[in-house]
Amino acid sequence: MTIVNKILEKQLLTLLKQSLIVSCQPVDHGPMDKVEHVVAMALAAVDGGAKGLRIEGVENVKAVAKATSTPIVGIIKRDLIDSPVRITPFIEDVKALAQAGASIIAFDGTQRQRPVPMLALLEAIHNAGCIAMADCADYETGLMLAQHGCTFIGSTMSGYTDLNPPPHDPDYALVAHWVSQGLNVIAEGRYHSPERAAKAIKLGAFSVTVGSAITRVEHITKWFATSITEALPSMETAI
Ligand SMILES: CC(=O)N[C@H](C=O)[C@@H](O)[C@H](O)[C@H](O)COP(=O)(O)O
Repeated sequence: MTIVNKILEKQLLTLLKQSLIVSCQPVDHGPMDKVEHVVAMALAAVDGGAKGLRIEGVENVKAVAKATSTPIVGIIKRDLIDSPVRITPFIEDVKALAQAGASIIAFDGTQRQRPVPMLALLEAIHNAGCIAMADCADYETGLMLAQHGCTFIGSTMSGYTDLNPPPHDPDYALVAHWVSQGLNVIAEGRYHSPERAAKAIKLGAFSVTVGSAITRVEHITKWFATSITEALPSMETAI
């Protein structure tokens, strides 16, 4: 890391400590999947108290960076034919996100077949003058990446690296394990309620990223609709 990276890291560590990051990622190809909606969600999230924004795609990052100075965790998601890795798989993605205005760049931090090694992405993020976040799924890889200078370690991918449906709860144990080793942990993945987010902070997480529960209208609506449907048979029994 250069002195420039170090200064930025210090600023971000101050700004984001024990705070909420809102991921503004609409459902792919859904009615909200438009740059103007992403910008509106981002500004609304900032009004509500978000201290950071997680934004997918170069055009979205550019537009959000123009609209607010709130730090952006930038990612690019790709569906590759020969790799299950989706989040910021290429060095070109890192460069494009940095140019678009992301100050933090997140990349897939899992031990799966991938086009570019994790440490090469980490180096590229620092070379682009940004700070890195690894979206991890397991303890050892997160620890290794932190030891190689990755500033933020996220639990983002826990529960999403095999074909099983993800568990109901967030991976609190993974967050606590990394915290016990002094890592800057971003709790992410299934923090669907204020109580869950608060629990992560109480466990020592550096910050919490919330996505679906704030910015995916389709998901939130489905939770309510399903809950109502599931309540119906028991209501009939009650009558
Ligand atoms: C696994 C994966 O690809 N996660 C993605 C990472 O950017 C997003 O789809 C999630 O919405 C984000 O991590 C926030 O999580 P949640 O939506 O559960 O609050």
